[in-house]
Amino acid sequence: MRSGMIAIIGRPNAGKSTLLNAILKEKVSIISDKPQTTRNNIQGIYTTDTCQFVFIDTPGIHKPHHELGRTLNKSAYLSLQDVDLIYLIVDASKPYGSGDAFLLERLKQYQTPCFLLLNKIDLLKKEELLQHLASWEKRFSFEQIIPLSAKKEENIEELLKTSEPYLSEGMLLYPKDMVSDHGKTFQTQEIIREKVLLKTMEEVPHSIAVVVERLHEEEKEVEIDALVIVERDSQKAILIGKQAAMIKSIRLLAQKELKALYGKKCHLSLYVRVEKNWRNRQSKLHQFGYALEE
Ligand SMILES: Nc1nc2c(ncn2[C@@H]2O[C@H](COP(=O)(O)OP(=O)(O)OP(=O)(O)O)[C@@H](O)[C@H]2O)c(=O)[nH]1
Repeated sequence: MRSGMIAIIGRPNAGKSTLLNAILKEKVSIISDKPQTTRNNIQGIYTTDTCQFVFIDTPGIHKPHHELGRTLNKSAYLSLQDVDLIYLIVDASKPYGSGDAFLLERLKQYQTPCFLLLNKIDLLKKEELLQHLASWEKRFSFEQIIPLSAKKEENIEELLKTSEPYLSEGMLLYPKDMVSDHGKTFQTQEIIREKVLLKTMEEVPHSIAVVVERLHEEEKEVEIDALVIVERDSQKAILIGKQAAMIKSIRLLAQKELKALYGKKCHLSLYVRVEKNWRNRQSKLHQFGYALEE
């Protein structure tokens, strides 16, 4: 057997979480079209007959405007230490930009082999893809450049096959049937946060955090009370909506997915609370689960 760790890094919205879920054939990372959806390093474990891949899905690296943003970037950089392989994933439907240049500069500090994954090829014409390949090839000494579509699950097998020799022979790092390092409470919070991201626009998505306050599981049902935290009264009003319609639709969407997660009936109650400027307050970042995981 071979086993090892692979960090998946890239700019926000490049498709890191979509790739991880496509490899695992299971949803361990939430996905949305809003940048900075992923806020914690998430390990996804994929074990075949010959190999155990431990992937680390990281927050998208971006220019931070808050303490939360700085913590997210640090969290992504931390994942680059001690991994066997790095996947730099880029949205190939977007032109090369200063954010990409910044990431390449950063990668030069590491000796770890790096694959460039040109994602979202389903949105490109063949000529455009060839142009991208030629332009990226010149910029960095990538071990491999692999075009793929995480969403359409194209070229994923090829990616895994090419990655396998970069991992070391030896013991498995995790039990064979383990898929993620995060427990049900974390997953519950993330599912609720995903539904808020799905339903809200503009400044609301980035300003929220979700905390499960009570989780009571019995044989046939689970009761969950969760807090959705926002930064301003105006955001609270948007989140609750007219006659509480918005929060109700978020609750119903989340409840449906939680029912599938727990495999039983789920009663979800959501409460909205304002915590002014929480994204700049270290104590709140800790409280809401965004402290650095070394
Ligand atoms: N067309 C297309 N869309 C994709 C593909 N991969 C991801 N997406 C979409 O891109 C958006 C962002 O995907 P995520 O997987 O959340 O991206 P991420 O890199 O994890 O984003 P952050 O958490 O913000 O860092 C979502 O709307 C995905 O559906 C792809 O191969 N093709």
